[in-house]
Amino acid sequence: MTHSATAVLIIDLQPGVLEGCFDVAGVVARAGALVTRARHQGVPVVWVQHEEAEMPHGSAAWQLMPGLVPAPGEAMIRKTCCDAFVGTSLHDVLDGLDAKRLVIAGAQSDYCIRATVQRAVTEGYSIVLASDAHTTADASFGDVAISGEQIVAHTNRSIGGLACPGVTVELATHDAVVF
Ligand SMILES: O=C1N[C@@H]2C=C[C@H]1C2
Repeated sequence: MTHSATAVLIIDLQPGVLEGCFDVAGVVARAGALVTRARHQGVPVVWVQHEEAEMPHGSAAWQLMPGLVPAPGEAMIRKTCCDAFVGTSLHDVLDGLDAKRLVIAGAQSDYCIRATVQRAVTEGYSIVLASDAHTTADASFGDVAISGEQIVAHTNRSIGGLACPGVTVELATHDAVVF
């Protein structure tokens, strides 16, 4: 396993998470292209999979989306809540990779992506969010309807505000990420 200041974190690109999400095929394809670029540059990739009663470990809903195939040696993280650090070995895995900067893609923008970005920043990691490789589903609150596309855009617009001294939160499209 290469040691790198940067690691790619692919979060919850699973059928059970992506159902009803915006532009699933495009997001999965772009996340896959990001993984390929990372591998070509020797940047480690870490896969995060969510599991819960509705999508138990090993179920079809739990599997990674077709086309996303972890390479031998790439870390697989199993989680049960939005923040990918809670109850997982993610911190230790990233320490083992000497990763201080995380390139993040996956789902859902308003849950696990936002929660994991927030926690990573708190833990001192700099972040690059792949602006065209995360997604979520339409939502509503009261009589206010919000499309998944709008939530993705809002996440991209607001995520930079989560930065704090010593860490940065950047946006880049999957093909423009600098590792
Ligand atoms: O973003 C998310 N991924 C899992 C399903 C919904 C939350 C937890």
